[in-house]
Amino acid sequence: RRFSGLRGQRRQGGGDPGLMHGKTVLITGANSGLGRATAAELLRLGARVIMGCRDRARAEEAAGQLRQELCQAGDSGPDATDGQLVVKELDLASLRSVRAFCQELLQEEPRLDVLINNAGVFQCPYTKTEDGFEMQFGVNHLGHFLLTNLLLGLLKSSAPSRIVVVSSKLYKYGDINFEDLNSEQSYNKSFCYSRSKLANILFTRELARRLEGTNVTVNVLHPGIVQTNLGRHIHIPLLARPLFNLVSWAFFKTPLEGAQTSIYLASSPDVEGVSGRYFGDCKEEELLPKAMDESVARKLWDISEVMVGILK
Ligand SMILES: NC(=O)C1=CN([C@@H]2O[C@H](COP(=O)(O)OP(=O)(O)OC[C@H]3O[C@@H](n4cnc5c(N)ncnc54)[C@H](OP(=O)(O)O)[C@@H]3O)[C@@H](O)[C@H]2O)C=CC1
Ligand SMILES: CC1=C(/C=C/C(C)=C/C=C/C(C)=C/C=O)C(C)(C)CCC1
Repeated sequence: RRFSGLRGQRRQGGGDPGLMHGKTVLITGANSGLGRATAAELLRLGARVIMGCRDRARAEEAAGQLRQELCQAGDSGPDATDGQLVVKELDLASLRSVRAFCQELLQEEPRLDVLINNAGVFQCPYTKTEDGFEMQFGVNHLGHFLLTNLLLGLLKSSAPSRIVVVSSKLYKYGDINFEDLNSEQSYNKSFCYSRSKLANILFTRELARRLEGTNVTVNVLHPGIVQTNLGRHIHIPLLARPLFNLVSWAFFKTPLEGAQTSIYLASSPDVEGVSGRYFGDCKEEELLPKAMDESVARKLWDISEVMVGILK
């Protein structure tokens, strides 16, 4: 990959700088990795970007760098600094934080054109969220489930609008065990990550069904394997780290490469009106049958509503 000359390229055509002018985009986990690269590119395309991040210091640091890159690139007008890039605190491991975030956003924002459910945690030690959910299921699925539901009204009034969900190829190794969604009986960190990523896909398909006719589309993607901070909980012996770093440098995508499908689904006219689909490298891909099971998707939706306290 590294030497094939294909790395680091913006998507063909790269999108013209005005493509996202006048549009507001919310990206969760936008201070790091894929979310940060997605924010940078959508800013370059003229979008107004809201970064929904759990750590204000890290978010402000990333925002400062993004503003600097934007000005240096000369890709944007004078408002590159004020108003075009907004940092707001959002901890997906706390339903209280999600509700407070949405209440503030709905008071302040007249429109929301794109929601990118990007944030994620990967193979962390067994911990629970503030509300008692297994951390990976809580952050990767349930926090985004509540966030999306609370913002649906604004997305509908801003239609045509889009929701983009970042999943993973590793969904293939997960299944939804309704008897132990919080892994209290046994915890396997890899399996729980895969379960949360399968939940992302089932959520997308059920949401697409419920959004038919609203002009709000929702699609899900996998970014490939990308050099980001996601692997922070993987313990690598110190002496092996240089080798791992070399392997990731040679074979993993850069964040900009990994972010291309998120950017594509958020901005490309090619997918206007497309909903409920699974993408990789900016192309639609097939899903395994377990990710297309409508009854499991509906049951997961109903249980998720109860878990996050959405009253019918
Ligand atoms: N990297 C890869 O190879 C792959 C990544 N993905 C997916 O890509 C997405 C982005 O991850 P990636 O960029 O790789 O990893 P990073 O760890 O670089 O970024 C993850 C982002 O999610 C944020 N986050 C974590 N927990 C919470 C929380 N409780 N509330 C709010 N934000 C939170 C992180 O914030 P903070 O900086 O404060 O920790 C960070 O901004 C994830 O959904 C991941 O599952 C899918 C397939 C492969
Ligand atoms: C890059 C890298 C690491 C590995 C990260 C990995 C292997 C992340 C894999 C993420 C996947 C596969 C997510 C799928 O959804 C280490 C071990 C932290 C060492 C330092 C460099």
